[in-house]
Amino acid sequence: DEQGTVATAATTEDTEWITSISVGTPAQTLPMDFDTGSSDLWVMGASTSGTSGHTTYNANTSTSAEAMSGATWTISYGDGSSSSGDVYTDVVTIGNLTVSQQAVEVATTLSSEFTSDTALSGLVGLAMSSINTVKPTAQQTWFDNIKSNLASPLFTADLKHGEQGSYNFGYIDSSAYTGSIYYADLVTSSTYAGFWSFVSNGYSVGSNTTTTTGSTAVTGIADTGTTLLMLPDAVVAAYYAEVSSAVDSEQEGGYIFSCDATLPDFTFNVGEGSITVPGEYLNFEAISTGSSSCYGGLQSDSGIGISIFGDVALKAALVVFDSGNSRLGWAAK
Ligand SMILES: COc1ccc(CN)cc1O
Repeated sequence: DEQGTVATAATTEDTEWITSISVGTPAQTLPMDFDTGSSDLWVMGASTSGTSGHTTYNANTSTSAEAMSGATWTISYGDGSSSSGDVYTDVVTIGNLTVSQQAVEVATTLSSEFTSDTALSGLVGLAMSSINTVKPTAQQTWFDNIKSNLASPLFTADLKHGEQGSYNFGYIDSSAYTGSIYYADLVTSSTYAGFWSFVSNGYSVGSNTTTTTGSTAVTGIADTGTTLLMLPDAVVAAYYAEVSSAVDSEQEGGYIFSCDATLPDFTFNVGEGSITVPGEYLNFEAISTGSSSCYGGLQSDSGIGISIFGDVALKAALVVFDSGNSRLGWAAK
């Protein structure tokens, strides 16, 4: 009945959260982006081009690494980034919890978003193993491999603005949240199968409450690997209608506003309760250094196909990824 916890910390501007894992024997420590929106654990390889400045994984120096012959993988993400390569199995330890034969996908090709992001060595996919990209045989995520050893088949994400957060496996830290955990069942329809998906049937902008049921309800995914909160046009327009300086900028690819604007809170329903994202979390960053125009943390999901509750929303809550009960829990903190 194991339990584990591992620290996580944001890079500048809360763009992504980096968490250290150990791979191989002797252990190679790698800074990774835990991504509940995908299901491949991949790492930059020591001989991969474009990895200068990065910490990389070398299967050749790990006595426990074994090549998975004939296996390959290729993945592309919502932001247009991508990577691909071949597959090993090796020992992977996260927060003192060890999977002895974890599929470790080694990148041999990397898009520029990754070669330029020297903070990370790869991603740990924590969505459902059904969307793992390894061929000819899809591989299990680290969480699915460790799950049966855990006290409870769940993990939590506690991302924080401006301080260290944590991922816990196998237990819910009752001191990490206030009030109740509100649960919503995972959505199983084909578009959302494979993701930590839920339906939110209402939202508030500041103190103005809108109930969205039926076709106007928001179905989205909890995605630690996406920086922003990406919601339907109607919701986003209703939000920025309350920000007098806001414009939807073609040039900047989304809503911008005056950096000194006072932004309303954004509240979304989950099950019997709701989560409030403080207005200040919805000012993501200046559109360029020193600019007085700022880019919104809430943007439109048009073109993505699903709504995404990314880090801007997740860092306002303790989020419970409850595999055992096929549900997602959100609590204030
Ligand atoms: C370029 O960096 C990333 C690209 C894609 C993901 C997954 N949504 C995570 C990242 O950190």
